[in-house]
Amino acid sequence: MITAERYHDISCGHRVVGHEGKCRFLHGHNYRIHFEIQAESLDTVGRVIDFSVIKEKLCMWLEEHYDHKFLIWQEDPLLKDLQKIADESLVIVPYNPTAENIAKYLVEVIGPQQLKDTACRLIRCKVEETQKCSATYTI
Ligand SMILES: Nc1nc2c(c(=O)[nH]1)N=C([C@H](O)[C@H](O)COP(=O)(O)OP(=O)(O)OP(=O)(O)O)CN2
Repeated sequence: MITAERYHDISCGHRVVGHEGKCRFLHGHNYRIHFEIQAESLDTVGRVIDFSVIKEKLCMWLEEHYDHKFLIWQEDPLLKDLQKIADESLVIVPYNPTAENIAKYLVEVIGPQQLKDTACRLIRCKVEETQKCSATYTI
């Protein structure tokens, strides 16, 4: 199998609902998000997908939707209060924003949506919260 990869860096706030320690508090990370794309065959030039298309379809999606925003779970009990003071900063997400859930959502929802006009699919996403800690979701 041949794949093409690209990563993108974004800054986001979040908190992890139910976390036993400090991660239940509002805080943020400089996330590094790695995308891995697969195709059934290479194109006539010899590519899985042009790297610039990964940027356009996936990296720019992160820029437009998540970068410099606060990811908050739609079931977070703090949601209503935060909406009163910082509504513009919030991105309401359908998952508790752990690195694992971000990776899963990008692969299961955003990949198919953003790559629908290509012959490729997003098969793996690795979300690094820090250089030391990451989670990976693979189809
Ligand atoms: N499996 C996961 N564990 C944790 C996640 C996660 O997404 N998946 N997230 C967090 C928090 O977001 C937290 O900010 C990071 O936690 P932690 O590594 O404990 O904090 P530091 O990076 O500051 O680590 P130091 O050891 O203090 O340097 C927690 N766990």
